[in-house]
Amino acid sequence: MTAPQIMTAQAPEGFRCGFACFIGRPNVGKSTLMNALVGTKVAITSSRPQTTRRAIRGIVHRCDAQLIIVDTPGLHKPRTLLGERLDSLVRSTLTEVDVIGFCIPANEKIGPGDRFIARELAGLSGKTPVVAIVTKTDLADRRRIAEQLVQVDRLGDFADIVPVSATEGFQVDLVGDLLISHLPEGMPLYPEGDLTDEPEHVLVAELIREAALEGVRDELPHSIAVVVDEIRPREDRDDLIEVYAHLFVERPSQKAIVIGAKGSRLREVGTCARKQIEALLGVRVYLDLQVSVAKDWQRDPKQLRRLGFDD
Ligand SMILES: Nc1nc2c(ncn2[C@@H]2O[C@H](COP(=O)(O)OP(=O)(O)OP(=O)(O)O)[C@@H](O)[C@H]2O)c(=O)[nH]1
Repeated sequence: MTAPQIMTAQAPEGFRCGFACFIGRPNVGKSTLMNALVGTKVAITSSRPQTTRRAIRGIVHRCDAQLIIVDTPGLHKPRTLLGERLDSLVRSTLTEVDVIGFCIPANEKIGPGDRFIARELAGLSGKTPVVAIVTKTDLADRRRIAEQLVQVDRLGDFADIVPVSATEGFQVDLVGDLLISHLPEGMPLYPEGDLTDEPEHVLVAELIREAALEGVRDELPHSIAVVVDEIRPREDRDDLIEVYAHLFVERPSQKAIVIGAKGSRLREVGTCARKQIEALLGVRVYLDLQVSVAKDWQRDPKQLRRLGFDD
């Protein structure tokens, strides 16, 4: 994997630097764990499966190491063209990192989805170490966690197995230590203080999508895509930024749901997203959010490209 800039400062003896990624079924807590490790919100999270669609990097800075985390979408059997593209994104990520964190929730039985991923990992060429991470321990009692650790041990050949609760902050640092122990020695690749190298408009689009996902059900979450057209300072004002964005759905009926009665839902989404964007950019924001129908975009290669999902 390439990084934008090589630091010239001397790294301390034994400094480690490299890439990690989390893999796991949708909704097992990968993005939440990355945010907890990085210490800020760089990947959006929601209770809807398949929230993550892009490989977002979070950067963990330690005095002895720099850990660059690539966030992957949950691996699943492809159903749509979007699904297929997500899976190829995950596979290419897996071959490029120094260590893989395989996330399995403590509060759910190991199922076919986990076994499918375990087989994929066992079949990887090369010898990328895999750390099994038993997530959401706050949702399971001690006996259940112990049982899950035994079951996970049987699932594959792991360098370590570690229980963690990202929301409670339990053993998050230990996960960081274990991942870092598998990184090669080397100079830091990113300047101190950089937390992600995702472009601003992508982070802003993800925050809007996160706000739009709250409270929607069934197939709608998968049908929502957000593109930020422009971010610009308001003329003659240095304390206000204007954000112009489009929220795409696949059908007119979905558009009606997203907008809500007399625009009420869209207003809520806009207010919630605006607050998050203001927190991210540290400045007041005017958000112009339009809703459009991009018919069946998940299955249409041209639309996928337009919405930023490249081959
Ligand atoms: N109680 C509890 N909930 C958690 C924990 N970690 C994540 N969650 C919740 O689980 C849900 C899914 O978390 P995400 O981090 O979005 O999961 P993900 O694996 O990145 O999901 P995809 O993007 O769909 O692959 C969210 O509602 C989180 O708040 C945890 O440690 N404890």
